[in-house]
Amino acid sequence: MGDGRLEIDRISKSFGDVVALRELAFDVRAGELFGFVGSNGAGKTTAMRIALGVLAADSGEVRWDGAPVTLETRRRIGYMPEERGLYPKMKVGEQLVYLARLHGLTPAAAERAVADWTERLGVAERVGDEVQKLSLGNQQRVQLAAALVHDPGILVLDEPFSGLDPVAVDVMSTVLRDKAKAGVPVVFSSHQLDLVERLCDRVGIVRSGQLVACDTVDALRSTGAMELVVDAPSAPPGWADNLSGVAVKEHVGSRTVLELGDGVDDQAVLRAALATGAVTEFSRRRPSLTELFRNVVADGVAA
Ligand SMILES: Nc1ncnc2c1ncn2[C@@H]1O[C@H](COP(=O)(O)OP(=O)(O)OP(=O)(O)O)[C@@H](O)[C@H]1O
Repeated sequence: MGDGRLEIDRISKSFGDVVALRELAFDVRAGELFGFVGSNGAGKTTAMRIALGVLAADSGEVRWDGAPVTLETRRRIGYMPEERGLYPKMKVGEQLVYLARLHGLTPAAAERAVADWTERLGVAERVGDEVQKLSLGNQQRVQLAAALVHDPGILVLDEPFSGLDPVAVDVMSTVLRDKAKAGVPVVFSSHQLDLVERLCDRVGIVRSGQLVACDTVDALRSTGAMELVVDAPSAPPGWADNLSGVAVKEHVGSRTVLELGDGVDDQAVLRAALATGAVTEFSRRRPSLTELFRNVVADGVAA
């Protein structure tokens, strides 16, 4: 037995001339919520399909709990495909029971699981409706229920948050957090980086089929330059332009965001700001995940 980790071990995949993945490697630990981010076409869906076993890698291996993923272990994966996979004309409840039964649940256990999850995800009143009659957001909740009804040991979700309203985002976030807390490795892809930043224990950034950064959000942010946010309402435009070791990143209204070079004394910046009049905000911060992501992706474009 292993340690419950999902390991993506140097998987490569090409479609004809298109190299989708190049020795992509990362792991998702048991009990961890892992955010998988990258530009359009970076290789996220391909990697997730390979993790699930619906697509074969050209090389490399996917392991769970120390052993290669087999047909048997595949049944323990809860998967939410990007293209969604529900039958539009089938009723929500029937469909979920059917999927749970496919994963080996008894009829009674399947009914129970469907009742629980539809209740929890706020679609219990829709179980008698055809999937196609639901709004897209509610279809997505049903799709999540489909990934969960068989009590999976791993969760792999391709853009589960796209198109959800804020309440549904909260519901989805809570469910994923709870699953991770229960010891399940949970990996999901998303372009909503503020959400990823808030929710995930670790984040992997993929670019052109390779993992270019992988760590906790705090660790990733700490690699970025320190920033200062200064609100000095009486300061004239360009007040910070000639401060040594300081670059002006953004200036909106009376608020200026400065990037500090290594070893630059922020108190010197504060004195310069105070010399212009009152300072109503002065705070240090690290760049957000979105900014880091832009830098990483821009590096790739420049390379
Ligand atoms: N079945 C396929 N046949 C040919 N090329 C494919 C196929 N599936 C994916 N690709 C290519 O592989 C690359 C990676 O695609 P993939 O869908 O994995 O990216 P992604 O990161 O999920 O993108 P997005 O954020 O847009 O969903 C792209 O260049 C894509 O065009």
